[in-house]
Amino acid sequence: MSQSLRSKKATSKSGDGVLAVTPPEIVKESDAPLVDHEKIEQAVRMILEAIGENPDREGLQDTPARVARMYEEIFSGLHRDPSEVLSARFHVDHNEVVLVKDIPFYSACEHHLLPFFGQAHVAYLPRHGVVTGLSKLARLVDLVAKRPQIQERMTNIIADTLENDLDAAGVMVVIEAEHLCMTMRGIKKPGSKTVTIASRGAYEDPDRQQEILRMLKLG
Ligand SMILES: Nc1nc2c(ncn2[C@@H]2O[C@H](COP(=O)(O)OP(=O)(O)OP(=O)(O)O)[C@@H](O)[C@H]2O)c(=O)[nH]1
Ligand SMILES: [Zn+2]
Repeated sequence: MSQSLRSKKATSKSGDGVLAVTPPEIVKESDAPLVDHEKIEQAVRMILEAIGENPDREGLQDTPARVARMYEEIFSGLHRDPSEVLSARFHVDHNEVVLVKDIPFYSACEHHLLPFFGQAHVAYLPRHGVVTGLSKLARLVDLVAKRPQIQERMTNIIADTLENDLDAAGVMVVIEAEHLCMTMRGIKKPGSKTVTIASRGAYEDPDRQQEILRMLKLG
């Protein structure tokens, strides 16, 4: 299965013979499904056998197919480019911070494939009064969350996308999450939370960081 996306540049000839170049579009490498359901089903069947279960018993017969559909849903962000969600731009002449806080998310830790979940807080400082839609910040969090990963990488990808694609003058992303691999198994510390921060541009300044942390009541 190929996860890669490539950029295709379309060209066409107009009436006067001038070659026009249309904007690049993201196309799939092939028409094969992005998630291989058959492979997941075989794997889940093998795991059930390996733990001593009978995958043919009534309650488990449909489980491999259910898990395949679930993986397609919860890992759907693997095959998408985060910058696609920042398409809405408005010029509002607002150059102060925009913060959307308490965005709930569910992701999966890449070490154990168990959920980690919590709240993301996304702040940015517009450049030249250009902002994006508020919902797009939550869409960005959702897209990036739907991948197997570690929390630090999730935090950094969200910050980098806002800095590079929105051309924000500053970005600060704070994520607070509970990792089930730390609470329901292993070290078993229910209630423990992991906080990660990624700051870019103007928010690399500690005073500005404090401003956001105060708004989040974390400072
Ligand atoms: N830095 C970081 N670590 C994570 C994240 N999610 C899970 N982990 C850690 O990944 C580590 C994997 O450690 P290993 O020793 O390879 O695996 P393990 O034997 O299952 O470890 P334990 O969880 O300590 O039982 C654990 O310490 C997890 O707590 C994350 O988002 N960021
Ligand atoms: Zn884990």
